[in-house]
Amino acid sequence: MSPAPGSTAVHFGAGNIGRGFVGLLLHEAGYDVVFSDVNAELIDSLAAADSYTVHEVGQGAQDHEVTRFTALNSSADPAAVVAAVATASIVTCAVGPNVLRFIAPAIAEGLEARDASLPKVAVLACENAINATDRLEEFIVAALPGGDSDPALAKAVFANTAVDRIVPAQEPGQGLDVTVETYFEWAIDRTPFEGSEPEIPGVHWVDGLEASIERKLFTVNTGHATTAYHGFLAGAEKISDAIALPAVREQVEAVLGETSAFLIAKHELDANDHAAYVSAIIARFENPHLPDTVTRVGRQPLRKLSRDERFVSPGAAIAEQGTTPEAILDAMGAALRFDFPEDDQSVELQALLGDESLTDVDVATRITGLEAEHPLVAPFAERVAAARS
Ligand SMILES: NC(=O)c1ccc[n+]([C@@H]2O[C@H](COP(=O)([O-])OP(=O)(O)OC[C@H]3O[C@@H](n4cnc5c(N)ncnc54)[C@H](O)[C@@H]3O)[C@@H](O)[C@H]2O)c1
Ligand SMILES: O=P(O)(O)OC[C@@H](O)[C@@H](O)[C@H](O)[C@H](O)CO
Repeated sequence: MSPAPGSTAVHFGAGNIGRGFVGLLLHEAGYDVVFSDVNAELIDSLAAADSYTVHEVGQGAQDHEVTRFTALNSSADPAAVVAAVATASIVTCAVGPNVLRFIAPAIAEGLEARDASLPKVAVLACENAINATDRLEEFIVAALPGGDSDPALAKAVFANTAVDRIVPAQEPGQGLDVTVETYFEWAIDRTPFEGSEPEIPGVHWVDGLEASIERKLFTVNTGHATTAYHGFLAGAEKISDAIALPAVREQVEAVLGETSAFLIAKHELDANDHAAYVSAIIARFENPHLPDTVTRVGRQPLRKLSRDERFVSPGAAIAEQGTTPEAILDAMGAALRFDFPEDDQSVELQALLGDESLTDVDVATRITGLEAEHPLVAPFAERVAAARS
């Protein structure tokens, strides 16, 4: 169903993917977008603006103007955010997986305040994480007085999604405008909607999200992070410079060889189609017009090295099948050497590596969340030892 005039979409996180992708597609779908963010300067700029431009770069690039948006500071005016959720048709977020817990209370309150006669609001978390909407829903349930039997939950449809568009950190001085690649993919699980999914042109509706999100996270993001960490060690600043280094490209191809075999077997993918998908992704990393950096893509290394993430999730599964995923382990070893003081998790990681009271296996299990006996731990502990020496 296309939205009635004046229908709103509340989007938490007016950052790169928020303005450059989710906000843009919701605007083009006909929604009035309400951006909610904790960054006062950003919200003030959005509130003062009538429009901003999404500039695509690369082959077939076009500019897109986004209008009819409003902006709310969720720290300064939480009541306004609750009121916006109470009447919205769609609630989306792109705040980072670790921030879901902080936006959940406002959504819970908005659902409580929502008139039960209104159509259900679609809640879609657009984060790089497996089942991000399920995680958000768990935090919303925890914030509702009635927990998982609270009647407010019946006023929403929660659906997992996978978003793919490279949106680099923006150059200073370009205001609200966002530079993005031309490519995008937004997959949403249609099953929870039972036939009443909203019309959002550009969205790819799928039956169950597991294959889509694993294919995306363990190809785009595993490959991207491998490029970033090996590229950082080689002294590259831009992702396009990193992937141009033959030694880095070789590592990326080896890692994607490991994840490809895993994904093809697990999700019964067509091997030729998947090989074409991998090639297209490497070509996206090569885009020289995209000012993307190894430090943005490598950000938050502890999140990226955690249990359900882009390295350990496929790596652990491969190890459980009896094969040691050497290239994934080497990329994880490179991640350990991502020593970038501006990144809080890099600082935390370096402190963990420097803690002499911990054995290599202790460090390996703390980082990955795996048990010491897991077959991925011993080879990862060897990389920990190398990074500490
Ligand atoms: N940039 C990309 O290429 C890309 C692509 C696909 C998915 N993603 C995912 O999208 C999410 C956001 O990434 P990004 O690159 O846009 O990051 P970003 O830092 O540009 O944007 C995040 C925004 O969230 C805001 N925020 C933080 N805490 C908040 C809170 N409590 N309430 C409301 N807003 C809050 C920040 O102020 C910031 O504006 C991440 O999960 C990322 O993995 C990013
Ligand atoms: O956003 P992160 O930190 O999970 O990962 C960094 C990049 O790999 C990511 O933002 C990609 O640009 C994006 O996932 C492409 O769709």
